[in-house]
Amino acid sequence: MHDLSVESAWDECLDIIKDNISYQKYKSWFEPIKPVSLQNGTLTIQVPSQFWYEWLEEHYYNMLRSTLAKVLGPEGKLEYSIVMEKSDQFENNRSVRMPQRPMGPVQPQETNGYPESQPERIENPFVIPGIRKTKIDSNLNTNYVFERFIEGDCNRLARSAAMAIADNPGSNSFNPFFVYGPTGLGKTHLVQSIGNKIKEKYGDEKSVLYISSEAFTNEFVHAIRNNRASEFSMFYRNIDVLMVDDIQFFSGKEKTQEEFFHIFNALHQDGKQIILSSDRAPKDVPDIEERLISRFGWGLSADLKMPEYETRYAILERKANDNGIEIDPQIIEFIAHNFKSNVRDLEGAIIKLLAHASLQNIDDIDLAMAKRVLKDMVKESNTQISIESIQNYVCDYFGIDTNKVREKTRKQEIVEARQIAMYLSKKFTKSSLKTIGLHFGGRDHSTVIHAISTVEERISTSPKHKKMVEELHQRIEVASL
Ligand SMILES: Nc1ncnc2c1ncn2[C@@H]1O[C@H](COP(=O)(O)OP(=O)(O)OP(=O)(O)O)[C@@H](O)[C@H]1O
Repeated sequence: MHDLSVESAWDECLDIIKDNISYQKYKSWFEPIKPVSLQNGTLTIQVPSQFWYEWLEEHYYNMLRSTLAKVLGPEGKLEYSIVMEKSDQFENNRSVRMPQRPMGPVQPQETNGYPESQPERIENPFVIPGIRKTKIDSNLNTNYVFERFIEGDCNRLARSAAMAIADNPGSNSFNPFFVYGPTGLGKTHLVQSIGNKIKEKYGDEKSVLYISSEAFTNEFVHAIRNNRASEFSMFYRNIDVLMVDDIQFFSGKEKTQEEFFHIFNALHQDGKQIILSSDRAPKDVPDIEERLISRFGWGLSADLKMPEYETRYAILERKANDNGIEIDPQIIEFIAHNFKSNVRDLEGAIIKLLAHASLQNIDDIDLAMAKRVLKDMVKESNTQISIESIQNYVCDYFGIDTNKVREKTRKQEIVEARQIAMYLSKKFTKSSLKTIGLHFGGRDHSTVIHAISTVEERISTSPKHKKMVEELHQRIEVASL
């Protein structure tokens, strides 16, 4: 072995490594490593996390071993020093020195310097603490199980596919499984039921993660800010069952989409299960890259519809039962007949009734009381109008094609129609500014705020505008009665 400084030894190693792996992998995994020391044939390198160390050992052990042998000779050894740089998500700034694993000839049955006792545990840098391959917090609500998800015509396909996936995650033709439908119809419940079932069946054998697309985006932004994009990516690539809820929030977020695209490919290629949900069918999610949309369609897409009367009745019975109460069938009929917009509202009706009864110390809820208490909710529930119909009314009024308000065009008449439709969407629906923006070609909430204040200002300064908006208001109001 010739006399080498630590830097030149590591540089020589890097030259060999570079020739053996892709540039991207080299940049992600080897460039950030710092050489620390070279003593008695042992090269110590500094890596930023335990996960990093494990990744190198798992994926590059053989390559590192032969590289070390070439640069340092057959007795050359590699030692890792894990130094985690401080970031606001870490509780402490800790430095852990890994027990060494010799890089010389390895006897397969020996542990060869692997730690006898576990190294000190290091917090995962991302939101979910405790990631170590299969041991992650899955983020699941244990109430969302198949047993509590009532079956009906409205959800039969989606529910059966979900159950098949839970039985055999990854090894089925429903990969990805894409479940979609309007708000409050049970997407999250169904998706999480798959996760809970897999946990029940496989325990820690399979790592399962449920995350909303918003949380995914936030984590990704945080990871980039802290130079941890590679770790972020590796974290997700290590998951066996990945569930991403409300994927429509990826609209317009190009970098997040790109990252998700790579994670998707890696997981899919490895036969890992991917489950996605959205408020609309894959092809209708706006501002999502074509290559992602086409991947969303690789497996099975199934929609959830509003449950028909009998299913609504069964859901109400079940919810009352879960709450440990008995409700007069007449009241259940009344609610099932009158709440037709989504399951969340059905639940809301039961909760309101119970709260009322308990506040007034009433043991027996009768139909008259139920009608009285739920009067406002019934009206609201039945008069809900969708953003799409508002867009139709407004565009009809202006004589323009409805698609135009969802496109990017900045033509004056389209901009005006779009702003009024946004304003009326806020007035007539319970949708958040974010959701409204999404329906208008994936615009963000500040655009919606701007639209609303522009319309308000015009109403107060121009009688012509005031009349126009009032007319539209009236048309929509009449239509929703
Ligand atoms: N078929 C069903 N059986 C029993 N409960 C249901 C059913 N469908 C929906 N629910 C209940 O309705 C509520 C709303 O469902 P969930 O949150 O899953 O809707 P979602 O489609 O994900 O809504 P969003 O798009 O707003 O996130 C939950 O409490 C869920 O348990």
